[in-house]
Amino acid sequence: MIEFKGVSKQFGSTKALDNISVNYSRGKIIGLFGPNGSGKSTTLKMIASLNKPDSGEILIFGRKPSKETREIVSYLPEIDYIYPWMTIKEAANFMRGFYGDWDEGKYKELIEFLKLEPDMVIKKISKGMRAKVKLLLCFSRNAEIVLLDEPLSGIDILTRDKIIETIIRDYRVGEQTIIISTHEIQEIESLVDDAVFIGRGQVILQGEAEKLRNENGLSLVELMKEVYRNENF
Ligand SMILES: Nc1ncnc2c1ncn2[C@@H]1O[C@H](COP(=O)(O)OP(=O)(O)OP(=O)(O)O)[C@@H](O)[C@H]1O
Repeated sequence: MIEFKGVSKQFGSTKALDNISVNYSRGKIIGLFGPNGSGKSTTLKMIASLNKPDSGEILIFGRKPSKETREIVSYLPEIDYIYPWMTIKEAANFMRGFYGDWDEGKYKELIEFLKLEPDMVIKKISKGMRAKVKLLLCFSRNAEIVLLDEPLSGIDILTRDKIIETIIRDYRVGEQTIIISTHEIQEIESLVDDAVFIGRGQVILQGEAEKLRNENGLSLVELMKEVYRNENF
């Protein structure tokens, strides 16, 4: 389990996370939903140990975020972080050197599946292809925790399908914990076991996706609209 206990984070006068307490279950795919600026990226960066809380505690399978927990976390950031002048092969070499859980077999299989070429120069390929490169590098590791920050943002529908297919294909049920932050609930609704809705740095609603749907008689997309309308977002 990934636990947030009374976690707060402030940037200037903005409360990105406001005394948030929430658990993300181990071995599940969890959708982290919320409008712009609700604290989704801040949450993922904290689990990736790239950001520290001002107060409160985070425990990742019982351990505080650190260099050690970073080794079991594969993080796909919202922004393009890969050095643009690198080829895909060079970016992969870079990652291989960093992470002991790099899986060369998986990398080779995925690069073919995603129809990417090792010699492609990252700055010369399209945004959709760069999204695929980020996914390739993220899923070429056998990480216990996978954090995907807006993996579908700005991506065309066919590429989106391919990305969703990749997530489903490579997910190790029960062994891997995947947290997907997105506005595009509709597209990932069928993927997620649990949903966490946040707003203004606080949890608005959370639970098992199936239970939330049955209890409310609504899809997660409809539920999100309802929840945020009532909360005046
Ligand atoms: N490094 C930073 N410096 C200043 N403000 C920040 C920083 N990081 C986040 N914030 C602010 O904290 C709030 C939460 O940001 P965060 O990126 O976590 O939201 P988000 O839910 O991921 O938003 P989006 O869906 O737009 O990506 C926002 O108001 C944002 O402007």
